[in-house]
Amino acid sequence: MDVSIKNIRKEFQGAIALKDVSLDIRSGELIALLGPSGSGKTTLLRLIAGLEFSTRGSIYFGGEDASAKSVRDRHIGFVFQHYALFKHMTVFDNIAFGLKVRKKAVRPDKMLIAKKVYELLELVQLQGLEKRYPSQLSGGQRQRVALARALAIDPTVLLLDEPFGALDAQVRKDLRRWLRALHAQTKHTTVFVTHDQEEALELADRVVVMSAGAIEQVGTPNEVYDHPATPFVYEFLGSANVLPVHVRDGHIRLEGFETTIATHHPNGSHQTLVDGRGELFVRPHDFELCDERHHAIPGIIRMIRSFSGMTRLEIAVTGLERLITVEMQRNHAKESAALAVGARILIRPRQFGLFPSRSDSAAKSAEISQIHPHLRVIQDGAG
Ligand SMILES: Nc1ncnc2c1ncn2[C@@H]1O[C@H](COP(=O)(O)OP(=O)(O)OP(=O)(O)O)[C@@H](O)[C@H]1O
Repeated sequence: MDVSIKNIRKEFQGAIALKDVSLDIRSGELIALLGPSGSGKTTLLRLIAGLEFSTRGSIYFGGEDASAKSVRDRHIGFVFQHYALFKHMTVFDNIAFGLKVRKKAVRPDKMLIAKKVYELLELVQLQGLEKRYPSQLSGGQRQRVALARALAIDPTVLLLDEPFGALDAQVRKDLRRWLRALHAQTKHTTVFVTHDQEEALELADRVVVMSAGAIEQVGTPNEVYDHPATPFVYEFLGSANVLPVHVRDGHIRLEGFETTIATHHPNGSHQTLVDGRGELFVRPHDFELCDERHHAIPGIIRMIRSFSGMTRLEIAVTGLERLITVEMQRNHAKESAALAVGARILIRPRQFGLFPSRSDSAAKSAEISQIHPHLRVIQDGAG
């Protein structure tokens, strides 16, 4: 079922938890709400569920305004981080619960309920454990029972709040893959909350990056990682070097250098850049070494480290307080004989994001980068 969130604002005793959030979730999609603590992820999930009601705005389920509907009427399946299974009930009874408590008129008979429970046990790969009690299961098994229980009612939407948050790293990874496969099979519209970037990028069809009660960007894992729309997304998803620059007449000039980096827009047209102070965001692996000074940034290698097939360089650049981090494939680095601590090298960003300087006025810049996400540019391949 499609879920459409329109201009939702949520205040708690005057404090704003969600500012003006709009989001369209397509039927069958697996969506991750990703953001730091307090960014509003759980509040948004609880609003979709009907556990919380918005101060302003509406929520539509399949085109129908569901804003005033109760949890039960929205027909939602839930799994929480510490999902309390009924301790005194067996796995079978826990999974059957949602069907058994239905009103008589719509309650399936005993045989049908048992059939459904056995199907679900197979789906979550817990066949043979139906007579156990929750205390006799591992944490990962308990979460799979919780998921089977949520799926038993054939929910319109499945909501997962940090479902694997309490489990150890390896179990988490296994369950992540398992959930991805399960979703491919059942195709329930699913929204899950996480503050784990890797989990969101690995699992979701689309990632909703949230910060301070607002959506920063919505996109596929590749879109949000490779083409962040805001400085926040650049820094929250992976690491980035931030270089202070001046933009003038369509050229980007690094402070303290005459070096300019010509730019053109990904669609081939020349980009009109706002003149003034800016910040250039470059991921460590988006730098390349080069031989020509033209359009290059000169620096001195301060540190070299190789691990897991990668070589990481820390490079000092005159005029920049912080070292620039550059990462490349180790065999690529080996080809370059000049790599040694103290050596002078030239680097060039292959891809970068450009945003108005936040230090001019943090609030104003944040506003500008939201309004003008098209300021992102790709370096001219001609160099
Ligand atoms: N019932 C409540 N009463 C008052 N303030 C609340 C309530 N629930 C949430 N908030 C506030 O709303 C903001 C968003 O909280 P929310 O739980 O949605 O964030 P989150 O992104 O899910 O964080 P976390 O990852 O820590 O769970 C926070 O500032 C929080 O303190």
